[in-house]
Amino acid sequence: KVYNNPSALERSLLYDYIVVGAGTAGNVIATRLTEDPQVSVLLLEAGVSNVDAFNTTVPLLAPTLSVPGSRYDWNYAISPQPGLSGRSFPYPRGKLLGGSSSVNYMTYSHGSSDDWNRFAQVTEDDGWKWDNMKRYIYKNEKLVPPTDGHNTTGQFEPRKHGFYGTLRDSLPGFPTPLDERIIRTTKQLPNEFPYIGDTSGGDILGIGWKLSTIANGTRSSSVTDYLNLAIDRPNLDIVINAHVTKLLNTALSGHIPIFRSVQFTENEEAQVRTAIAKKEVILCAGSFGTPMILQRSGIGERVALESLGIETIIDKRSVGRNLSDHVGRTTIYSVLSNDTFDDILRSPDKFQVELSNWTQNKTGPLGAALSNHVGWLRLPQNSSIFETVPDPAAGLRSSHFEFLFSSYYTGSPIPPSRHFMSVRANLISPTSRGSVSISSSNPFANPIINPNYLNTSFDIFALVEAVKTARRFINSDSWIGFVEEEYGSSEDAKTDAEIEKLIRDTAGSVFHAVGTAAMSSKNARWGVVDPSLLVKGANGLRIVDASVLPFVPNAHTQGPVYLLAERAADLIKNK
Ligand SMILES: Cc1cc2nc3c(=O)[nH]c(=O)nc-3n(C[C@H](O)[C@H](O)[C@H](O)COP(=O)(O)OP(=O)(O)OC[C@H]3O[C@@H](n4cnc5c(N)ncnc54)[C@H](O)[C@@H]3O)c2cc1C
Repeated sequence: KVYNNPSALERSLLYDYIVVGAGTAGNVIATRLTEDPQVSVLLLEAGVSNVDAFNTTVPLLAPTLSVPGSRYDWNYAISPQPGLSGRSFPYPRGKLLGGSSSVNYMTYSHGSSDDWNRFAQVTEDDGWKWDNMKRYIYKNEKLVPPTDGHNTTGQFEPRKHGFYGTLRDSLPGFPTPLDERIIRTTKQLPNEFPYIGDTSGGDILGIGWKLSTIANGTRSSSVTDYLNLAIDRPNLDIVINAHVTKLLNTALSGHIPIFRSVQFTENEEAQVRTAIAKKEVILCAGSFGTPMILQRSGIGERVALESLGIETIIDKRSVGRNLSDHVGRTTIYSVLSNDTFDDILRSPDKFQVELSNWTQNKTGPLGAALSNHVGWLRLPQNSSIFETVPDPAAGLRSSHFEFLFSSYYTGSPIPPSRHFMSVRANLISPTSRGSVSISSSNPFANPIINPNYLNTSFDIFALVEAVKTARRFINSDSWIGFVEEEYGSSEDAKTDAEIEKLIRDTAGSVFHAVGTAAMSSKNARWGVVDPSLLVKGANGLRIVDASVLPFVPNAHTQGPVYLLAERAADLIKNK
């Protein structure tokens, strides 16, 4: 049952498990745990319901969900970034049922086999190895035919995919004029841009067709495909508009702190309620929400907590640190084609036509993925940077940068005329690390988020090379007669120094923050949770969300979070 606010909850607030955050991971956990009718779960979500959030269902409208001021977003912003010419900008996080899986851009990937093997290595837990984790793909993924029903032979390898899992995904469901040219480029320049077709299955390097969490032209998310299965179970209570303010330590003094009490409220004026978990509290509030709740509960770096007047219960410096994220730059080209999405996005009349087409049939460009292809690529082994810096990639089967190709002007506002394509180059193996911390003891105050982008010589080197490599891709013969010019003043940036300045002036986040409550081996002094995701030094408290990933993977992060949550559900059930 879904309760609209904390005061609507009548029954005694005692459950086996309390899950904080009905986002990507939280909904997997709540759904899996309540498969056992004997187990009771309270799921607390600060945001609203997804039910009337129409734009969450229409794939091409995804970017509208995160515009500043959106009621589906936390409306956070990052602090001014020295590595980005002092700029600061909004950093979206979903605030509704489904969390970021309800607002994200739906790219679906799982990371490289190296990523998972490195998680296993740093945690000294083979359970995180790729060979063990890949089974959760079959549990999570339900690959369905693309919306336009085209023949997908050669676009994916069935052995790499799940067809009977829970979350529906699909190959691109609407063709773009870029598709054929991208494939042709891989044939013309196979050494630099090998065609792999399917970049899933841990074996990611190359250019291939991109999967998205879209089924029948509609977004699938952790609420549509997981929580909706469990929503009517009598052993699950879901409360929306329930902002968790802090956890309470209920241990006797001198004993290991026990965090099985959760305080939550609708807003600053409303009554604060307290619920108790008989077994565990599971924090799934995301890479910002989770460390913020820990800090407000006295789990964090003593000096920082004391400066805010918060009593330290567990002095843990790693809480909120080690933030790593993907950062990238989009190069926009004007193109000689009327078949891009630009006209639909800038002309209300054309948009209305497509909207009624989508409403009636779920077909057409509004049900399309934001890009149809992805490329995961490495710097050459003899790059000069490796003379001074060790290769930070997760392994030799992992990338340093990624390309995404979109058939429209991805900036805002779209120019009133002409047609465009956008080529995004993202840094995938960053060495810069940032932090997130509460700014006050007020649970409703926004945090200080400092991703510390492009703060190392490797990061700026790799992104400059990525932007140059993207230009080589588009300057190949396949694009003659289609690409008009690099749009705007960016084409004036020719030297490495000029491209570096361009990147620092214009790059942005891919919104893949991880690592702020990282998992580490049982005895490691750094990190926040042990390999079973239990908070070190506490009793009854576990974390399952993007914050526990110690490195940002070779993936858009929802896929790894789904796999992580599926394994965590097994760990909890088998405890
Ligand atoms: C705009 C955008 C685009 C993205 N695009 C992609 C993409 O295309 N592909 C991809 O793979 N990844 C993408 N990502 C990233 C991906 O969606 C996230 O990494 C992933 O969903 C994180 O899952 P999570 O469970 O850690 O957190 P979330 O899904 O964000 O869940 C956290 C939940 O906790 C709730 N919460 C937080 N604090 C509290 C509190 N105090 N009390 C109660 N509830 C609380 C939140 O409201 C939210 O529902 C994107 C993210 C964004 C924001």
